[in-house]
Amino acid sequence: KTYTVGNYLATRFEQIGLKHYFMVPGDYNLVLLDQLLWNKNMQQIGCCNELNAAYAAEGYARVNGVGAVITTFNVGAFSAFNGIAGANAESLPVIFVSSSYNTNDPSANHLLHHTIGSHDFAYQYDAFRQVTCASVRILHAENAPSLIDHAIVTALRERKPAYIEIACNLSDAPCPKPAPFEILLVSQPSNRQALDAAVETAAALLNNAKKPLLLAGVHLRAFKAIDAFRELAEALGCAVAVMPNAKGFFPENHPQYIGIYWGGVSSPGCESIVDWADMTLVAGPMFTDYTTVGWTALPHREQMIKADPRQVQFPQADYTEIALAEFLSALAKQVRKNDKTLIQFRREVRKAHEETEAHVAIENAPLTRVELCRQIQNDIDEKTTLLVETGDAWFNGMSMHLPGGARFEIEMQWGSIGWAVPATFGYAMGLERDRRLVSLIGDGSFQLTAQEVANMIRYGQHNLIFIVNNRGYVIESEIHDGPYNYIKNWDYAGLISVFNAEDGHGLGLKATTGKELADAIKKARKHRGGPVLIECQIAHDDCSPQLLKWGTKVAVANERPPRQA
Ligand SMILES: C/C(NCc1cnc(C)nc1N)=C(/S)[C@H](O)COP(=O)(O)OP(=O)(O)O
Repeated sequence: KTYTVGNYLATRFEQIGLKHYFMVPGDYNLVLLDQLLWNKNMQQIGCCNELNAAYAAEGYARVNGVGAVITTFNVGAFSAFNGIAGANAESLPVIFVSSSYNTNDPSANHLLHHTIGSHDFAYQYDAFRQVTCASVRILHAENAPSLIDHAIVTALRERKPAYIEIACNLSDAPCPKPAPFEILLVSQPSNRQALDAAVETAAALLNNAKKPLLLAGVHLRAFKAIDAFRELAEALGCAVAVMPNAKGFFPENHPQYIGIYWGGVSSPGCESIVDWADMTLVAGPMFTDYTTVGWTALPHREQMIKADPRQVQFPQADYTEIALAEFLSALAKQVRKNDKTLIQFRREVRKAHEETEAHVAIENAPLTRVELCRQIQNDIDEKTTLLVETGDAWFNGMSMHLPGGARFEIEMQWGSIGWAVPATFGYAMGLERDRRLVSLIGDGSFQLTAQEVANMIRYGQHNLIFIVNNRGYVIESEIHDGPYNYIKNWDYAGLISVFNAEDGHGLGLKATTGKELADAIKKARKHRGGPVLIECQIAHDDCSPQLLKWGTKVAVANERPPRQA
């Protein structure tokens, strides 16, 4: 059998570890979808729209390492754009494939449907070049192998999305058989001299420090440095804090763990220890207005070693061409034990998350945020991934304790509401059979992409989704309120019967009191074969104290007046 361009792509998809890929059909991509179905080792998953398909591929990449989404030209692609740019922000390799026009059309001076009606057919490619690490257009079948391989290999190396545009009349064009994929996977080792020099400098700084501390950053997972970071932590024996979007990248039941460092909304006792340290090695951070709480929580450069994916920054020097995992694990062999920061933490807080156990609410009292969080905390076990949407869910999830083995997913860098439902769908598609997914989503965010719950029913995913119905956009209200922060209320639990009248594998429950919530969680735990939505009704102004504190500081940062010329 001769290969086709579509078969080539399907073979590469399987070789990079895809068992599923997401799509919405369109006349430009139907033949390509057939060519992909040729590979029976992968499942083609339809989504309600291309934005959801892109978010699903992003969620899938979180659990599977890489994701893929196929759309039709323009109308599909531009809907997916937000999800692909988000994958870039989150450092997730999502392969985005858009079918495009027939190669005979430009020379025939044709105008085409699904375009803005001009003779320029490159503007989609130009747009996606801005948000991907590699973007290619396949306009001749003989170029397909090298272009497809370039896009995929670059995405895997850079941990960023890549763009592949395939002319619709080339999807089944003959194409050489793919070479073995392994020969393409060139890792990027460090420059040996730079690595040695950086390790020597870092070891001297840490060994001469009186109060060294480690801080985990968001890029640890993307650049496969979680184990190396733990190796360094256990060699140094110091206190270990994590930044909010790195929650779960260092075990929260580890004896050296001291909590989330997030400025004024850090875990109890954590901020003072991080501020007290005289040398902090921060691994893979992104210091932004949100993670530094409006620039109020940024370690000083003269007391910081900032280890990024490909470079290490010291108080007086920058070393480049250094792979993060190699640097951390080489450094682990050169540091001496110093647990002063951990001892000091223990003087204040014996163990991270030792916060006062929230008291059980009066059974029939109106449900509160504190009671909701208390019950979700009790529902999280070592097999659970807790996925939180942008909203007060960030703060509610952040303060929950992860038992050993539990995982946490957040989209803090991109922060696009509506991400969580399709990301839950995509994440669950790639999740190990014996694990469970619990999502915490506000009513406002839920309204953007709610329809993807229907596909959770279609594929029998037993996800548990807590919809926190506080009647509107409370994060926005706390940052700066106005009439625009209030929305039409839905019967969220009732959606399940709308989505699955015929098969009944979903379950929609409402909780307005602590008792109703406890009963709903019990039912959810027993439910099989489909998702469970629990609509938790709480008061509009019942938000976390962390949100109030954080929102005020972020609002101040937003409202800085233009610098006077
Ligand atoms: C509107 C917006 N952000 C602005 C925004 C608007 N559009 C997109 C795509 N992404 C965004 N972050 C946000 S955080 C809402 O408060 C979310 O409301 P909800 O889901 O109900 O959560 P909370 O009530 O806990 O805030």
